[in-house]
Amino acid sequence: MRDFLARTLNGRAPQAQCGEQRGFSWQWREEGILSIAPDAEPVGDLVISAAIHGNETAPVELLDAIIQALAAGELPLRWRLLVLLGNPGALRAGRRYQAQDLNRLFSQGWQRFPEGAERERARLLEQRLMEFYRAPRRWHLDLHTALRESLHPRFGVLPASQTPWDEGFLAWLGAAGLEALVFHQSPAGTFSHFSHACCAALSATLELGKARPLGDNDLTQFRLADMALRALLRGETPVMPERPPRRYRVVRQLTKQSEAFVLHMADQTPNFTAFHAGDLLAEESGRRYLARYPTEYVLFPNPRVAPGLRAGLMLIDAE
Ligand SMILES: O=C(O)CCC(=O)N[C@@H](CCC(=O)O)C(=O)O
Ligand SMILES: [Zn+2]
Repeated sequence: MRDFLARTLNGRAPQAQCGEQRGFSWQWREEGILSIAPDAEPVGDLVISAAIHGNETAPVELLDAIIQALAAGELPLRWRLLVLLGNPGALRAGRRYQAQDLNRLFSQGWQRFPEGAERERARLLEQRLMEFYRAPRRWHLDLHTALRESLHPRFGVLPASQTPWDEGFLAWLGAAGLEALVFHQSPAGTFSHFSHACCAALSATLELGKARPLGDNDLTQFRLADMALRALLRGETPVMPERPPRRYRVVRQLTKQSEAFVLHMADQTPNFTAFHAGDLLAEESGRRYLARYPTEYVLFPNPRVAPGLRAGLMLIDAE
């Protein structure tokens, strides 16, 4: 169990594929997939995933430290836990993805793509999640880091939901150091959308800082997330922040249809930069996209994505 990350990085299965420790038993299921079950009645089923994008490595280091603490008997476990390193091949290559962005392929989105590493992985992760969840209380925390600086350095992205969000879940996200919560309004091919829509989990994508190569991360910047995760695993309530996260709603996706797409934002534009009604955001083949609201904020602006994919999201204040 201790060598879960090391084995995933060198692409070799561990010699011992299951084991028992004081308080829990564990099983290495497949590359990058580890399940851990406490001996005592669990409080619920929790999936923590990282490396859905292979270049977002700080969450991988965070998870590895948590696994070491569990293995050393330093961290009591109250949840049935599934730990996932989403895209091992991309993690080894230090790249966001190999053939396709894995986080666009879930909820059967993989069916629209040709055979390839990410297509198979999306299908497998979907199956493993559906097999795993059985308790009424289900959480999924998908840990990421962002490509650029953000005016809110840590924030959460919540999938579109038919029902109001559980305020206890949102409060926990605040306790994990997230300064902002962004609420999608439409379905997407993301892992958190899949686990929420298809497995009825309380799910979020957590953006915990800036993407850096493995070994280059300053884990002190991830202290609040680390403390909140450890408190969660112990079945405790973490310390709540003085100020709850600011809430934003997605009002538009800027989709790149072709190589003619031009994003009218400087390369280094931080996430949550404000634009005002009438500002030119992007254009493509004679079609101009203007800001429509008095104030809109951009999230994940990236004109270098493949045609057909999201080149940015526009947000407004939700309250
Ligand atoms: O910084 C960026 O441009 C991308 C960071 C990232 O990977 N974000 C996730 C968000 C997923 C969601 O909308 O829940 C992604 O793009 O997949
Ligand atoms: Zn990511």
